[in-house]
Amino acid sequence: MASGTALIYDEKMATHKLLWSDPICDIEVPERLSSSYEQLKSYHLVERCVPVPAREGSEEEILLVHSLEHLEVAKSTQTMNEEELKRVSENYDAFFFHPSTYHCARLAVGATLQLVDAVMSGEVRNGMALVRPPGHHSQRNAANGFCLFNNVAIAAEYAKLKYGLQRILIVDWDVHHGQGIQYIFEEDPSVLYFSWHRYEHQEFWPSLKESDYDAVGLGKGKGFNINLPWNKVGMGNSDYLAAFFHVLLPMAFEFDPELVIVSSGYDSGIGDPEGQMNATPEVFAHLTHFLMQLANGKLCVILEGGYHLKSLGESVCMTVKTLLGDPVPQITGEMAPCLSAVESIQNVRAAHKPYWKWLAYEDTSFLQNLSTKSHLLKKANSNTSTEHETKITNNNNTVKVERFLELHMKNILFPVPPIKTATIGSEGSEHFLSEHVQLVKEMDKTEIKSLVSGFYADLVEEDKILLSLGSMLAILDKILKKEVCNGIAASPTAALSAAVALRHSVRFGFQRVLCVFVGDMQITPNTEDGKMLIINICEKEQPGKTSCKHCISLNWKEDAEGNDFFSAVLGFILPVAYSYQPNLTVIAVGPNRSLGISGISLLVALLQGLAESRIVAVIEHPVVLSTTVSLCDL
Ligand SMILES: NCCCNCCCCCS
Ligand SMILES: [Zn+2]
Repeated sequence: MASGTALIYDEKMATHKLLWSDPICDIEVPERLSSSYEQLKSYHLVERCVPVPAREGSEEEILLVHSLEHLEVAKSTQTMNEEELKRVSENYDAFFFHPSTYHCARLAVGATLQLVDAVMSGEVRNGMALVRPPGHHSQRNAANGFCLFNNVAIAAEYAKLKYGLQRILIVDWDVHHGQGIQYIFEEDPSVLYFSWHRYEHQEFWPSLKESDYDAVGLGKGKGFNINLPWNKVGMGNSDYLAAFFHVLLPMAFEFDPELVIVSSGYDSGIGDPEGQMNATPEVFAHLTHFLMQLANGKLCVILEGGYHLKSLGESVCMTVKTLLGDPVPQITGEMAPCLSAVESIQNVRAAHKPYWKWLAYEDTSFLQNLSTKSHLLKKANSNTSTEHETKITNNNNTVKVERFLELHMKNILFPVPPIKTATIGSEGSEHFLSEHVQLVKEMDKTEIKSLVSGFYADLVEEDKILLSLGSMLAILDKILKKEVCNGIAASPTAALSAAVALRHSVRFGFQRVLCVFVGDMQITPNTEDGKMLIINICEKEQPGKTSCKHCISLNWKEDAEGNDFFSAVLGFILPVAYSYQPNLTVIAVGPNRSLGISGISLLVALLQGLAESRIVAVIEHPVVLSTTVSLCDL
């Protein structure tokens, strides 16, 4: 798998700007680009990326999506005076031309395509392009919503043409519906388009009926257009994670894309005047981390919206940090999605049931739209608040959010978590392991005996077991002391090693330790104090084993496709694990495991979103190396 993260930025894209007063467009300012880039520099992230130059998209590339007429109109604006520019701009909904707009828009297209080439050629694994004007609202024959050329749509058509791709996933986490992208691909089954957006029952711009959850695509494209409408503002981290666990990720894993492109708008983040949502910047690290598990990590992140400069900058940095493989910051706070979000999630799943295997058993009771009913009642006797008021509240809100983010991000970013993996290397294993891996020397027997004597001493009769416990504990200690991020140890008895690891971590002072055990777990440590949560994925019901509050067993038999595994992990294990908010995760693979190596590697990768990626993996021999690779793939 390729390595390295591309960053594409060209300050010339900051020349496009509004020349007259227009309260609708005045938020799309050049500083969006420059302050994001400055923020990346301040976190020393620019120097860790592979710089890839922007270029002008060619007319031919633009014509992959747009009409010749649209191209000609855009080209003609270069020589216009302000009066003419204003007049042409008025032909569109929420768009403004500047003499440099056409050039900037071609740079935005070219930067996007440069990123696609860098990823598809293997020069880098993934990357981000900081571009403006954005693209996802623009249509074949029209500019719209600050967008002139549809950068992401052109990138998808370009990738299909140049690399013969047949399955491209576009994830649009911008807070507005990228109707432009929907129109371009709604009959195309080779492009899966997912968008969530502020909708408020069609009250919020662009106020389209076709932005609702029942717009599933047309003709051959049915099932390949996914709209998740947010019918209330204030959606937060838990709502966004729930949308990924229960809608996007199961579909994405079933679709199995060859390339993932993100229409990465950050107006869905806290403080943004357009979105009015509450999700904090670190949520974008989790969303990015999840998408990195698809398409062999081939991920192109393209900037769309984002109008609160501080929130935008922090979210861009969270995205790039994760693309670089850094540990994912812990998400804190409420983990249950709100009712309105659950309704929307349930409705889009019901609408897509006919088109997806993973939804085959879905009970399609369209939730009585409780929020809709109350909304319609409210509308009956509502007094509309003037646009002007909201503008004023926005301004002092901006300052408040800036202060909140200063504090919030400081707790998240410091101390800098290590990004190394520890393992006990058998001779020569260092050749297999990436430069991130640290070999740990074994612990001596007396020390092990003293550590283990407290419990399970009777179980440890052979030296072999004692030694394996020693190596696991040596690795675990480094993780507990936060000298390394994660580690992996082989063990002849995974259940015993896991039990010792759990007990040792709790005794070390960790308050919440998650254990995901794959296979028959002969020993179940008592979790009565809630300091441990055990999820056991086992093939058959264990005789006499009762599920207690903190010990859940998931009976599992990997079937042919194995994609049910994804919806079990994504729809059950991850939501439970995220709501537990562990400080450490123990992953153990025991005898007659019911998962293949790819399933285990995916599980390890997805669980890296927890506990700042602190994981200790205890594996019974044969799968050790492949799991090591996925661990130190950070
Ligand atoms: N009342 C009209 C509001 C128009 N708002 C356009 C927002 C475009 C966002 C692009 S990400
Ligand atoms: Zn937007």
